[in-house]
Amino acid sequence: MSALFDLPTAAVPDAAALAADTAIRVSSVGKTFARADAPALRVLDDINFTVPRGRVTAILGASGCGKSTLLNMIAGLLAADQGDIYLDGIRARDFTDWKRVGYLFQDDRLLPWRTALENVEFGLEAERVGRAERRQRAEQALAAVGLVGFYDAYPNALSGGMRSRVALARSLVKEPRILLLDEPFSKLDPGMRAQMHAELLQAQQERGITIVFVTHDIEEAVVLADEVVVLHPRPGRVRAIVPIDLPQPRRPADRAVGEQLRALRALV
Ligand SMILES: Nc1ncnc2c1ncn2[C@@H]1O[C@H](COP(=O)(O)OP(=O)(O)OP(=O)(O)O)[C@@H](O)[C@H]1O
Repeated sequence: MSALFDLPTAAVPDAAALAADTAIRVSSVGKTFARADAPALRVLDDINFTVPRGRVTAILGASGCGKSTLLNMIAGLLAADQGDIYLDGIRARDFTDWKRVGYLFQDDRLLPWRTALENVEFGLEAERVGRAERRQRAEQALAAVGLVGFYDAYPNALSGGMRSRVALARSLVKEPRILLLDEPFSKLDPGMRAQMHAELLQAQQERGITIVFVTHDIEEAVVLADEVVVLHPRPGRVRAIVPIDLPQPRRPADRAVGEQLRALRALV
């Protein structure tokens, strides 16, 4: 008997997903929330899509259509009550390599009593990385997002854009293979958001990270994503999966980007 047959069935990598070099597979996923004072709320129904390794996927949809719920399930923070989610071909409930899955939240969640550098180092403390290496890697991560000179600044002394950069550095310092983002730049002004998009894409291309991000901003989806999963609300269902086959960098003023924006607007 081969070693493979000795593994519990759930831990056996999903062959189809591995063959296609799929980082994430969402398969027939549904989610219903029980509510104390109202009927149960069916939030997601029969969601299917795959995320190729090293590519960027946007989950796009109106407010309340279940985007964050779906992302939280991919992150292993919530369990699906129908279907399965696979990471690297392994069911989310059996997946163990969560250290390599980064999550950037809507708010930056910086610790106010720690400097920028200490906030970035925080990401490595749980991994028991030694002090000197922690410091060196945190400095490199902050430098990579343009924050040389701000290592000792506390979050309340930083602008919104700088705080977003610290949060991004804190995710990247852990060298994630998969990065999940829940509208992390939605509170930034358009210029700063465009800068963060460029920095995110640069980091993604240099490191080959697989990215899934949630947004209700059609322009953000078209500018960043290789593929857009459009969700329809109540309950959230996949309305369309749209490839965005345009070279980077993409500017909303470019004709081809404009055409893609119009096509997507008709779907959302
Ligand atoms: N733990 C929960 N219990 C009950 N209902 C919930 C829970 N979490 C989310 N919901 C409901 O599920 C629906 C989808 O929420 P979700 O946050 O996933 O949507 P969203 O598309 O990310 O919205 P937004 O863009 O506004 O953040 C909403 O109606 C929300 O109120």
